[in-house]
Amino acid sequence: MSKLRVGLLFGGRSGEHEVSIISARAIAQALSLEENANKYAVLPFYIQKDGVWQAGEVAQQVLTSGVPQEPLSTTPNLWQFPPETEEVDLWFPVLHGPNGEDGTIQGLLTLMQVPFVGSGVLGSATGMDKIAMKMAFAQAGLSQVKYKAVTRAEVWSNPCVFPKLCDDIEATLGYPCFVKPANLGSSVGIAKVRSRQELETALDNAATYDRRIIVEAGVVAREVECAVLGNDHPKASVIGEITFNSDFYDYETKYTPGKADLFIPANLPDVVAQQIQEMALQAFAAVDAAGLSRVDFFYVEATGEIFINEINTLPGFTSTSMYPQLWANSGITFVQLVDQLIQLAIERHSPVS
Ligand SMILES: Nc1ncnc2c1ncn2[C@@H]1O[C@H](COP(=O)(O)OP(=O)(O)OP(=O)(O)O)[C@@H](O)[C@H]1O
Ligand SMILES: C[C@@H](N)C(=O)O
Ligand SMILES: [Mg+2]
Ligand SMILES: [Mg+2]
Repeated sequence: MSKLRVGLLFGGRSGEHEVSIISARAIAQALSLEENANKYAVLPFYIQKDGVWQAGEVAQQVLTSGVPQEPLSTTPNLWQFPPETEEVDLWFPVLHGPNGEDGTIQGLLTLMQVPFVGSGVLGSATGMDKIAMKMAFAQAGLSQVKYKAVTRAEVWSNPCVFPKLCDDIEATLGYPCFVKPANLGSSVGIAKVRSRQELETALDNAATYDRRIIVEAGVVAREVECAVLGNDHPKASVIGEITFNSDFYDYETKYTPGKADLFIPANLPDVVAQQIQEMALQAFAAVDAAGLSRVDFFYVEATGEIFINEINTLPGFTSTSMYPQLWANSGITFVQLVDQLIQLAIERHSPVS
C-alpha cells in the first residue's frame, strides 16, 4: 500500500515562527515512528518569515536544526509554490498565530481541494481573533472576564480621543489589566499594566502588532487548560494546570525550560474538572473548531468561578507541550495523536455520501 504523503507546513509569517518549527519537528518525528512510519511519508514545507515557501532540503534542514532560515533580501515571489506542493495528499499545518492559525492558510488549502488537519476558515479566524472569539463565547453563555475591544485607529488617534479611551478603560476595567493584540499567541505583545503610563505604553505597543486590540480585567486565579480532539463529536481531555513564579505566563516563562511547571491531571474537584471539560467542548463548538484545540481557563478557587480565557486552534505541539501531554494522560500517545488528527482530517474532508 502506498504511503499517504503528508505536507507538513511550518514556520510562517508570525511572531510565533520559532515555536512553529519546534512543534513541527516533534510532529515529523511522531509521523516517522511505529505504525505511522508505514502509513505516512512526510514532505516538509517551510514558510520563511517573509512568506516564501521552501520545500525539499531547505525545509528539511530547518526542521532538523530548529533554526529559522533568513529570507534573501531580493523581492520574494510569494505565488511560486515549490513543485513538491503537487505531491501532497494531505496538509498538516503546524503554524501558530497570524497567517497560519487564523484562516488564511486554511482558505488557501481549501482552494487547493486537498484535506488538511485542524479547523477550517471560520473556526480558525474566530478562534484566533480574541474579540470575535469572546463574542462567540458570550453568545454560548460562557463566563469570561470583563473586557474592552479597542482599535489601532483609536490608539493612534488625535490627542483628544486617546485620553478618553484610557479614562474609560480605567473606569470599567481598573488595574491590573491585560493589553493584548487581538490576533497573536505565545503571549507575544501582551502586557500586564498597573498604571496610566503603563496602559498608554502597552496600548501603543499592541497597536504595532495588530489593528485590533483587547484589554481585559486582570483576574487572580489558577490557570488550567483542557485539550479537545474530534470533529462533530469531539472529546475533552483531562485538565492540566500551569504554575510559575513570574508575573504572568509570558513568552519567556512559556519557552524557557524550568520556568513553568505543568501538573496533569490538575488537582481539582471532579465537579470542577467536569465543568471545565464541558465548557471546553462548548467553546470548540462556539467558534466552529475542528480536529484539535486547547482551551485555556482561569479558575478562582475561593469563589469557584471558572472563566474561559481563550481557545487555541493550533496549540503548541512540542513533545513537552500541554496539548499532547494532556492526551498522553488521557490514554492517547503522541504517535497515536498525530495519526488520529490525520484520520479526522480525512473524515472531515470526505464528500458527504
Ligand atoms: N485577564 C487576565 N487575567 C489574568 N491573567 C491573564 C489575563 N489574560 C491573560 N493573562 C495572562 O497572560 C497569559 C497569556 O494570555 P493568553 O492566553 O490570552 O495569550 P496567548 O498569547 O493567546 O497565549 P497562548 O500561548 O496560550 O496562545 C495567560 O496565560 C495569563 O498568565
Ligand atoms: C503556540 C501557542 N499559541 C499555544 O497556544 O500553545
Ligand atoms: Mg492563544
Ligand atoms: Mg493562552
